[in-house]
Amino acid sequence: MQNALQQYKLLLADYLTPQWKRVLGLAIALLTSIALQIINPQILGYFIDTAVQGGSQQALLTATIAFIAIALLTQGTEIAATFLSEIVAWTATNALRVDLAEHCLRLDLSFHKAHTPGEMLERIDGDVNLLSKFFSELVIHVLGNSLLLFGILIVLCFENQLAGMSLTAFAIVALIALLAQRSIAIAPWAEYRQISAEYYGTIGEHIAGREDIRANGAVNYVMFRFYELLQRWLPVYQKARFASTVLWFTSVGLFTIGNAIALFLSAYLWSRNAITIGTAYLIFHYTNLLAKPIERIREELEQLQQVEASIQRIHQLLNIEAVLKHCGQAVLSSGACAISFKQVYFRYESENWTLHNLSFHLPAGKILGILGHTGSGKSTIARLLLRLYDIQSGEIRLGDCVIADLSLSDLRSRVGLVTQDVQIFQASVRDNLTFFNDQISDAYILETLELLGLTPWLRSLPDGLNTQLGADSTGLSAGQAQLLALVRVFLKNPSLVILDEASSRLDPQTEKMIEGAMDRLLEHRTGIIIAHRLPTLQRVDQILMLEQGKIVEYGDRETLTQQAHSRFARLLRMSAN
Ligand SMILES: Nc1ncnc2c1ncn2[C@@H]1O[C@H](COP(=O)(O)OP(=O)(O)OP(=O)(O)O)[C@@H](O)[C@H]1O
Repeated sequence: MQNALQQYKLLLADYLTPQWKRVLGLAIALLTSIALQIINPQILGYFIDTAVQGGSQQALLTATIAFIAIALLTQGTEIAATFLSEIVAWTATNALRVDLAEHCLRLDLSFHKAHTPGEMLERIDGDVNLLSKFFSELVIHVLGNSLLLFGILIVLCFENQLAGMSLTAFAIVALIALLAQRSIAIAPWAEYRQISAEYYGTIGEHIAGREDIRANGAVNYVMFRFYELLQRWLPVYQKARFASTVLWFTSVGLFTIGNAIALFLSAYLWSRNAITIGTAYLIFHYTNLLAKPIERIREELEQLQQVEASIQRIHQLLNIEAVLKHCGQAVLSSGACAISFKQVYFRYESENWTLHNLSFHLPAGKILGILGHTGSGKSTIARLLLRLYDIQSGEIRLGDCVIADLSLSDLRSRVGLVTQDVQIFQASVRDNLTFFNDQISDAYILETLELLGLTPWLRSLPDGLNTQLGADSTGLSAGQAQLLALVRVFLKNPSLVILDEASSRLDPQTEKMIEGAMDRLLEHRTGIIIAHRLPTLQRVDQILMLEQGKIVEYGDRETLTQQAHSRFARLLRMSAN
């Protein structure tokens, strides 16, 4: 509880302090509406007593007008409170969404591998949605309704001490009973939200893989998994709802008892001439009015159970730290840079080394070709150079700097990578190519597109560079997407270019056509070309062959080609045959 309160306080302080003026306005509107709700029954009580005692019509008319005016004012303040609470909630939850999204984007690739995009969506948006009420109303309503409760009990004490004391005792028992049950639904609601996250994760995964699923006849398997998930979901929802319903039953039972006490007391006091009929009405009315704050406090506490589960999950997420530290400050010197690997060992979360004692040196401005069977660790080298993962031992240097000492943003702005899987975003052609960098001129983009033979493609688009591309590469062939990825690297103007099967989706004719462009791209830059096709490696200076993460051959391409017994020469002969 202490911990939960601490978490509430931190969240409220972080996200409500910047909009404290609105929160103050909201508090004033809510408190005014509460005060008006306590005052208005007094007018009714006065009206009844005046009518019973045969009071003047003028007095009755004034009471009626005052009653209507206060009722209208109450409505007005409630509208103002709702309006302000929506703005407060949206502003706070949007800020929290931004913080969570930024935090998740900074987390390591290993974290994202373990969590599907759908699950992340649900965790960022679903959990935060639940918090909107927490930010806008919960705290103010719990406080406001507690004040309303307190105010009603004081007024009741003024009307009649016996009635006031009895109903105060009743309200205390009711609140204790409701508070005692507060936490019973937290665990089921947390479990419910976890399954909900898995549900969205599964849907996202299956929509993304729809082509493979259909092509491989895996629809039944997918539906089976989906069905299994739904089967787990319903009982958890029922458990959570049942736990919340227990609270509802308790409050309904308590109000019935409260009304019985009020009726009994009013009848008893009136029969003994201790109170007027107007006061009897007031006692009954205020007891009914007591139900409102107690009921609201119950509802809010019920919501708090769901919110508490969400807050816990949000804190868990925010407490996950990236293993990869962003602390390096060193900056690479401009121009092409040398690469050196010294006794590098690396593994993902498995027992076995993915890269085993790797050492090589590529001078600045030279090009290295990496060959090896599927899964031998070629792409892993590229990921290490971009510091998507950190090595377990050894040293990787770019230029004079160990890459762990470089600022991550500087490192990543200086390395250009093209892979087989090109991500196209739902944005214009221009933004897809420049990544929203408006320093890059249209003229330079057009020149680069021309270099890669993409001008006819651009002309075929309805709005040229402004044409919106669909997410998931819709409307582009895999080869076209790969050419666009090459354009991106050109525009980025990096010091090191890594082409990881970058032309694997291109037909031989297109690959030949862009050869000149490739030469331009690699000019005055250091390059790494990872390829299965030997012709792609014609322009490289060095060859490195990998087998199960170990270097089995490394040397100058010319020299290896001359050595008849080298693996590379054998490969060349095999491909020539
Ligand atoms: N994110 C990851 N988490 C765990 N293991 C991984 C991850 N990425 C790759 N691996 C494993 O590391 C090994 C090397 O993978 P890598 O992608 O570097 O191979 P590759 O030589 O580039 O293969 P390909 O020619 O198919 O692209 C493989 O056994 C692969 O299963």
